[in-house]
Amino acid sequence: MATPLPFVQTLEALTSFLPEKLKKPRIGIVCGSGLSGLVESFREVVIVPYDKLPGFAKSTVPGHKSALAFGLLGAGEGVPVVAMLGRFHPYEGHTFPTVVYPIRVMAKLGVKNLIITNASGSLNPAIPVGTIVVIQDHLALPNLTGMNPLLGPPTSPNHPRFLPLSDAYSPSLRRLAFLAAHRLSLSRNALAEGIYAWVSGPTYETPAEGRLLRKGGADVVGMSTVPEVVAAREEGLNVMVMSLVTNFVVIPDTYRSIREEVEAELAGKPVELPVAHVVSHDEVLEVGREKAGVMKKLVESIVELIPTVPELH
Ligand SMILES: O=P(O)(O)O[C@@H]1C[C@H](O)[C@@H](CO)O1
Ligand code: HPA
Repeated sequence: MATPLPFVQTLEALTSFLPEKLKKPRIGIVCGSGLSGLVESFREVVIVPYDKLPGFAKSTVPGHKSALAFGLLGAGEGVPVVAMLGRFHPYEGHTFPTVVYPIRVMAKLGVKNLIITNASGSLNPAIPVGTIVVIQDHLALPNLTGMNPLLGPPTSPNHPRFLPLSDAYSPSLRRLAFLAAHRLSLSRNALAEGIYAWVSGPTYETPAEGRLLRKGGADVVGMSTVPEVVAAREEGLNVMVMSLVTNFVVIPDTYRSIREEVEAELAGKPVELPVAHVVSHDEVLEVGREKAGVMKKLVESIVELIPTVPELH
């Protein structure tokens, strides 16, 4: 029997920390690796550490804090929003109910629209490092092979047993990303559209794995987000995802042949060894820092635009 989730206690704790005007955020934001600086645009901020909230775990990944930030975002009076400064990944050892617990809490607070950000590796040569990819769809091998976040008894009797995901990424919200980019006079290349492959991590992909995902139609790959999207859709939220490309996944057309190198060496021919790029989380965080400003402006602009779209109310 699964342990019941402590929603009542979490909501009571939150109520005790928040002033009236921040108690009912309408928009939720998830800050990806190195992107917690999104909160710098918030006004009247209240930061609630995860360790003050029953049911919340601690994020153990560098570049992820462990707190919810409540505040007002955007011009004029501002829109009440809540942001996760740090997320939970299954590879940290967190269970799926824990990974998606903050999303379910956001839904219970009244959030209707969720903007998720993450860092990812590019599988598509036309999508360079630094691009922000507005996600159209996902390819989640774990979901198809027994690591689906909704395995087990439903969290609520109101949730459908069989959740459709053909419309997971809201066209209305995605539209706002491109309108916001236009408002901010970003170059056309700053934003792309594409498909996110979710892998469990914590290993980065081998070239063969990268090639498989690319052949399967994915443009970028990452280790988060999909469980959050699935839970958010189950909770009835509109979802959009912006993925910051922090590195290329190495997918060579051919492998270097060690046999040929040895044969050349034995024949006394000079051998030039290729220098392969090896991805690191430091590199991921560095690109996150470089692009945090653009991501922050985009999120703020999208938040300002959401109230103008009737179907997002
Ligand atoms: O939490 P996100 O998806 O933004 O972070 C990515 C995936 C891994 O957690 C980490 C790998 O560098 O960055
Ligand atoms: N692979 C998986 N997750 C990632 C990557 C990557 O190359 N870059 C950032 N997160």
